[in-house]
Amino acid sequence: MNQPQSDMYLLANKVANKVGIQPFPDLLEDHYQRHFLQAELPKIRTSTQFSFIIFGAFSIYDWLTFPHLWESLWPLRLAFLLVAAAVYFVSFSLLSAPWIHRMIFVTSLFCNAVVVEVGQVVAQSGGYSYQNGTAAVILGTCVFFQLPPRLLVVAVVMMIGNYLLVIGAGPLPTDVIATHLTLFVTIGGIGVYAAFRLETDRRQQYIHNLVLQGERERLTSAQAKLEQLSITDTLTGLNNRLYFDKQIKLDWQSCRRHQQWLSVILLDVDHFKSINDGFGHPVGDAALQHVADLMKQMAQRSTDYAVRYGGEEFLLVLPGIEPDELQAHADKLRQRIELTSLPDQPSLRFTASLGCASIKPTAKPAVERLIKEADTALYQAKNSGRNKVCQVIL
Ligand SMILES: Nc1nc2c(ncn2[C@@H]2O[C@H](COP(=O)(O)OP(=O)(O)OP(=O)(O)O)[C@@H](O)[C@H]2O)c(=O)[nH]1
Repeated sequence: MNQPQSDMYLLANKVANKVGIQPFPDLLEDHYQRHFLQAELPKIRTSTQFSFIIFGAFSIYDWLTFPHLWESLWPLRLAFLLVAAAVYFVSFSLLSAPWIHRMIFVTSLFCNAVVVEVGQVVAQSGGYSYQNGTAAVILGTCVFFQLPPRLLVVAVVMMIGNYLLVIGAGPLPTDVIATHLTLFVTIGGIGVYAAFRLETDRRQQYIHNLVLQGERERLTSAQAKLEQLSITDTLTGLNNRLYFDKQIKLDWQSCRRHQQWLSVILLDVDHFKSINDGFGHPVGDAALQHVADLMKQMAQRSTDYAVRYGGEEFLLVLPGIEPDELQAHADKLRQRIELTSLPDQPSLRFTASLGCASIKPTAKPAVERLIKEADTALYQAKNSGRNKVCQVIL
């Protein structure tokens, strides 16, 4: 199940102040198990390999210390090594984090059983109790394998119980067994406490990272929204002058590289003031939105774009369009404005004047000149009776 990341951040924020040993709410716990423990697996794998080495060292120790018992000890040792190696292989090659924990749990118990059995053999023949091996398995299970706390407590209790069952049946005297028990409970207690602390730290670290990550993503998306807002005209949704000032420089470079024309159409609504005066400002706004929509429709290629350049002045930038085509394009736009009306104001008809300019960009940027010439053409269109298109080619 793939929970949206933002939900995880919300959940993490909710539990941030009360992280302890207890599992998180369901979704978060699942996420923690999958993502965090998966990252811990290399450490668990190393610990497991390390415990193989320790087990091997104990076997050599047995062999040197009790050579006369080796005949009864080695089948147990070998059986354990084979089973543990198989479990190790299956767990780490085929299984994911929670299953690896379960496998380690079973293997630790099995390891403990072997150690206790070995202890039994040794104890029966020479009074040596083998409590150190059992203590080492308990400690190793607590410290190395990062078992979930509840599983760990069960493992430790079962290990001590197993020792009591097997060794307690004889031949060691009760006071010796009591001493061993004290040792196991102390070591198990310290181990479980350390494991609980580690687990709490891990959970806190996990929530902390999630909260930070959420915060970072929130800021990044807020920043992206702000950036988008800063280059957008709120009334029409078109890009604004700020966007134009940046983008036109890139268009200039691109057209120069490809030796193309850079063309613009500057549009000004005719007698716009009279629309405001006659129909009211909101209708004036709607008229501007209507023009913006028509401008957007005329920006057909991916490199074309429309800009609200001033109050009722718009700019259509058409990189790569030849001057011949530009005139026709502008005239089409002029006609659309003339022939369409606002849905809510069918009686309102208005026109616009358009000034076109095209330039073949040179090494020295001259965007101001391009716009100035488009403005001159627009001025001509206004002066020659409005609802006209005039053109300048540089
Ligand atoms: N409703 C509305 N009006 C605006 C907006 N921005 C500018 N204006 C108005 O646009 C009008 C522009 O008027 P003028 O520059 O005198 O030009 P005009 O009436 O269009 O006349 P010509 O350009 O000469 O055809 C002014 O009255 C501004 O108040 C806007 O966002 N909404």
